[in-house]
Amino acid sequence: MVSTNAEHIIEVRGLHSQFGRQVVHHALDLDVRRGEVLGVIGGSGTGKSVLLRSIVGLRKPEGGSATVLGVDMARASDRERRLIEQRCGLLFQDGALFSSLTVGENIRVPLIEHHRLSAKLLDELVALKLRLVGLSADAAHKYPSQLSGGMRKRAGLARALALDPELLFLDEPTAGLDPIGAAQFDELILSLKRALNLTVFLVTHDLDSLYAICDRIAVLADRQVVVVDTPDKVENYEHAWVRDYFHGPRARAAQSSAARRQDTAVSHG
Ligand SMILES: Nc1ncnc2c1ncn2[C@@H]1O[C@H](COP(=O)(O)OP(=O)(O)OP(=O)(O)O)[C@@H](O)[C@H]1O
Repeated sequence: MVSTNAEHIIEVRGLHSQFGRQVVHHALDLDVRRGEVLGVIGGSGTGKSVLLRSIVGLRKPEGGSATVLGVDMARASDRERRLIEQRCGLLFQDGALFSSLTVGENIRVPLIEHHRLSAKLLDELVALKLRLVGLSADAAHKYPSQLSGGMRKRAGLARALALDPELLFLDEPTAGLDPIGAAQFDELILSLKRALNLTVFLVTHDLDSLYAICDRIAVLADRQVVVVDTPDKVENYEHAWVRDYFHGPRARAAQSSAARRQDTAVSHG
């Protein structure tokens, strides 16, 4: 399929999310372009996770709509939902693997749910997905509790990629990883995005990730998306939270580490 950068793979229009009297989103609009990594940031409780859950259809909004690949997941039929689910991969903060299943069995879950495949083919697909995320084949026989935090994230990612999605949703994927593990995970996302032509919706607090992998950044504040643009433009956007976030001490450290990474890439390139 021919795709252009301007093609919107996700469209959120006039989204209204409310819990009791607490309004989390009001008249929120957002577009995600095919092939981009969009980072979603905002203070704690601004509704990043609620936005993600509304887009993928895990939460029905109180108003407005969120369409994925042209389908409004909150109003779709079961059949439409299943078709879209097959084209989306999800990775939540804790990796969300089933603890009573081995890694291999975890990766099989979406494959079995959506396809009828022989045991041999399932084994081959599990091995392939593990290789894709940089895990060795014997990880398939381990339980999540037997893996390090970084390996669990990779296993979660392997499961999210089981159905060869075109759209990947990541909620705080580097939370809990040490800086080296987080940087390696960022690089993995970037290389997978390029190799598999993925569109990535990334909720994160991690400034390093923003600079390392995002094409655009959307900032949630005041119940809306206050700005969505390239990192260099968002960084200079006039808004109190944006200024604190991008120009505080942690931001300067992240900017210089991103610059170092670029220098290294250039000198190796
Ligand atoms: N099921 C729920 N019931 C009641 N309130 C909820 C529910 N889910 C979310 N909220 C509220 O909605 C607001 C937004 O939550 P959300 O988890 O989306 O924030 P966030 O931006 O992802 O925050 P963080 O960065 O801390 O993870 C919060 O105030 C939260 O308490």
